[in-house]
Amino acid sequence: MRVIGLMSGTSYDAVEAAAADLVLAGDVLRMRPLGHLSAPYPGHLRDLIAGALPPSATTVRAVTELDTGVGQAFAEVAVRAVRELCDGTADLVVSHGQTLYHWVEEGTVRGTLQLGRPAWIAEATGLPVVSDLRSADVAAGGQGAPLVAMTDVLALSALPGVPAALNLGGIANVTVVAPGTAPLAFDTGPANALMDAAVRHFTGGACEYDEGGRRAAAGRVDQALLRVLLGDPYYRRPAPKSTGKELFHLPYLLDALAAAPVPEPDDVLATLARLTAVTVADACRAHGVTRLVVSGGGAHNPVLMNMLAGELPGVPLGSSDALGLPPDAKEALAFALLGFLTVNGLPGAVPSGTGARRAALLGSLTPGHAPLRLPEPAAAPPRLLHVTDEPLV
Ligand SMILES: Nc1ncnc2c1ncn2[C@@H]1O[C@H](COP(=O)(O)OP(=O)(O)OP(=O)(O)O)[C@@H](O)[C@H]1O
Ligand SMILES: CC(=O)N[C@H]1[C@@H]2OC[C@@H](O2)[C@@H](O)[C@@H]1O[C@H](C)C(=O)O
Repeated sequence: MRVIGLMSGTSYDAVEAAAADLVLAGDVLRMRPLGHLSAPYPGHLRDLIAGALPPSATTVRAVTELDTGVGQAFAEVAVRAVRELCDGTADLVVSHGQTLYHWVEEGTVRGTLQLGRPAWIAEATGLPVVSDLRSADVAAGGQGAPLVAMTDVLALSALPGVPAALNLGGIANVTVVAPGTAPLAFDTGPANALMDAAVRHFTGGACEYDEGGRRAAAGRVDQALLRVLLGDPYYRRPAPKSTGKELFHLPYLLDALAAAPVPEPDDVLATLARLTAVTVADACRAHGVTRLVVSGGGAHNPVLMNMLAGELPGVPLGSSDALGLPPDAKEALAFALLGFLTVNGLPGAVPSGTGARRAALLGSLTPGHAPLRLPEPAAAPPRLLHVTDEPLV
């Protein structure tokens, strides 16, 4: 089955698309990635998202505009993906949409909202669309995140020791696969969210992020600010847990700076990079991680990666490329995989990661132009992911 995964993460900079052929052969899920592409959100849509995200107040009209605007932006990228990655033919689109709000109260997720109405994608491509992938896990008592855990578990299971996958997006998440124990997956805290907020703030919106970690490299870690930031109870909460930009936003950083003033912006960036490195490393140490497979935009920040390596001596850090999953396409591929599982009647959630009562079948299905025809449900779930360059038979 040829599947296109669509994703825009908490950094809401661009829509990422990745295509793959997927075949289930016994307990091995074979994936042949066909490529990926990224299309920046149009400026007005980005502004609309920024204006609707917490702690801003928004209106139902703005939410409706976003649902349409994001749906249309995803639809445009899906059409390109069919043409540019799939030689004009695909079977299914899987859309994560754009998270607008992840409603967490005292560690329990009560709801999670991803916008981008799938009808726009189905209309533009003619293909069926799996969307709203988080709600079923939330309804089953889970966090609804991180959902990349399924891909991580299938990809890491064959590795020795205690491998973990780390994604450094706006928020950082890890999936830990220890032999003889159920896998764990949780958000460790901010990856780039606070650094991006700081850069935007200090440059009056002229820069979006600390390119190459240059500002953090030029600064010095401020121990008082680091202590204030590390005092957040989120880091001490046991898994399962998830978070988002509802917590880690600019006013949150400004509150911390009011408690521990730091005059030099580059020192703030150095401190925030250290915060990410320390909280990720603490999470890895707590679970005995012996190898880290890294993806997400933060993998392009050498200062952050060096700090992380410094916090985890003896733990090799490598790119998810080593598993055949390009670091900038991994999340989109992971959602393609989840949609494939859904249409084959298989659960996509990893309940030991999300904390759900049971492994739910994920997503809602929107038909394409033709009547919906689903494959016969698969007999058993996969246990391993095999990524290959070779055409699948
Ligand atoms: N060259 C670079 N130098 C430094 N940082 C970078 C670089 N490239 C990307 N980043 C960081 O990565 C971020 C984007 O990462 P990514 O696209 O993985 O996040 P996301 O998918 O939106 O978030 P999430 O995984 O939390 O949903 C940017 O906002 C920036 O902070
Ligand atoms: C609610 C939501 O969108 N959560 C995202 C967010 O971005 C990173 C982290 O927080 C992760 O838990 C999740 O996304 C990834 C793709 C996931 O579900 O695995």
